[in-house]
Amino acid sequence: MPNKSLADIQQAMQQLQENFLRKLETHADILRGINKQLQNEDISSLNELINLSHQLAGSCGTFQLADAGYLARQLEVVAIQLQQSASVDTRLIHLVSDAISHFTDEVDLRLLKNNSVASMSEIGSPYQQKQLIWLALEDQILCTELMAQLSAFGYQVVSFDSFGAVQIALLKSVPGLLFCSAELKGESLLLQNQLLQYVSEQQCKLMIFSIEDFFELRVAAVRINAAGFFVSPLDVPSILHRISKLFDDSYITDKKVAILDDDLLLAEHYSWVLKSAGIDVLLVKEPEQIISELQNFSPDLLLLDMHMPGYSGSDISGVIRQYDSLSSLHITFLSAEHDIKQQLQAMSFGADDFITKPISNENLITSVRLTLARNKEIKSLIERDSLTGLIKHSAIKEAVARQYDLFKRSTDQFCVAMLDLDHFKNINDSYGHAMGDVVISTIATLLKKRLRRSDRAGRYGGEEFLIVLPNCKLQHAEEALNTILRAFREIHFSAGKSQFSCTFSAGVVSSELEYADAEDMIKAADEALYQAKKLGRDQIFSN
Ligand SMILES: Nc1nc2c(ncn2[C@@H]2O[C@H](COP(=O)(O)OP(=O)(O)OP(=O)(O)O)[C@@H](O)[C@H]2O)c(=O)[nH]1
Repeated sequence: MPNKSLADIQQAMQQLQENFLRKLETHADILRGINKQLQNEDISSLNELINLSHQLAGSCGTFQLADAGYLARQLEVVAIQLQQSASVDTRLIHLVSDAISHFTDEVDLRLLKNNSVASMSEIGSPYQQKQLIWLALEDQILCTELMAQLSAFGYQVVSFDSFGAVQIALLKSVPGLLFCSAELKGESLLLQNQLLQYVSEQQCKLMIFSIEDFFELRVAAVRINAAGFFVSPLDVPSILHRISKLFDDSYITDKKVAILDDDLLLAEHYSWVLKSAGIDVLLVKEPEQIISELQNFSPDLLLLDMHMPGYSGSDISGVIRQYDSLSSLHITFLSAEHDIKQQLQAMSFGADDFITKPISNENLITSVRLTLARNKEIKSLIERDSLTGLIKHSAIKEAVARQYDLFKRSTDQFCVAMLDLDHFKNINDSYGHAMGDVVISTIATLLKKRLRRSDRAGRYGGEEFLIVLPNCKLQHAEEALNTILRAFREIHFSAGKSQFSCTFSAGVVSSELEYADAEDMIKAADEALYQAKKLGRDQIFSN
């Protein structure tokens, strides 16, 4: 038999994957059937459930459905617990029923994604799909202006001239956002039931533009889940800001949890439970490795066992707090300790709160989610600048210091850039301070949109921004900044009847030059910025 080509193998694997997904759909249906029985406290299919979840736990991971695999394993564990319970335990039945729902929800999501990826092949990866915006606007001049501006921000924009055209297109692909007029060609958006149903089923965001503004219309927008309601005349920078925030929010990744517990089985159990809720988890196995593991993983929360052989939770949290880069990490003690006195004493070593063991899966997820959400809010209030939404002076300097520390250990090259708007005083003087604020907010939005997700940008001063680009060579940092500069030049600001555009200068340096410390690198980036200004502004200068 002749050797199979790579393409043949890929095709065969693709076929296998598709077969598995089809089978998975059938399995999910069987599980839903069993779930209905359970809801009537009928446990006659428990054996079938255990066998099926066992089989799925083993197979899902092989077919790139690791999350579904975790959920199936978890389902198996609780189903066995139910089987072993002496009497019919309704609490356990609920746990099993929830575990089935988690699993089938995950499968539904994966099947949906798989379909949309296949039908979106002409557009690109799912990530690009999320950057796709569809406009269906009555006002063609506004539509053209918005298309130009959104393209400058790197979005793919497609325009439609009727609700019918949008509805047909939705059968083939799904944008990240649909921005449309409340009234288009004499038709009301609110009456487009099928279109609105597609939009909600496909989890596409919807924003509405309306000539009229009255309370009932706004309520109707809320009821169809619109993520924004804009009235004429449209303030373009403000909608750009909102769109960018909308896309940003769906990528929010403040959901990383590290766990250190000497009971590995328990730690793995927590890990499964949290992963099933979409949380990234790192299991730290050796207490001595915790600092480097935390620095590499950068979790938002550490779940820390209180009693371990060799060290107590207080020992570990005390050491963690000796590191500036970990000083704001939220530490939650996991402990079977019920004595409040002991708990409070342990907290004086730098932990933030307690979870008392044993804790149910649901309570663990809820507690971790609440902590992550609260931390994110507090962090945002403390660290973020209200005009730009970027991190503030001290936080961005801290980000440079953190990257510098990592560089010292891993030698992964990184770059630092200082960026300053050109002749910004003239903009304030000519168009007013409020317009100046719009320009500052726009460059910030552009930075958030155009930099990689791993890059950090912060507002260093009034119209000055500091950027850290990890794992980046000088040439790539220059290219990235030049792309941003070109896009920024294209943005037109409207001030009354006049329009203007703005430029910036930036200095960029690479860790390759071996600076003494992070402060030294920032200073060098500032000097490079000075050179860019001296050479005539509107350019990037690198050292
Ligand atoms: N609107 C607005 N203006 C600000 C803010 N922070 C600082 N500025 C103004 O930014 C201007 C900065 O001006 P300069 O430092 O002289 O620099 P420039 O005019 O940008 O000139 P070059 O940097 O040399 O190109 C000052 O007029 C500040 O008042 C802010 O938050 N909002």
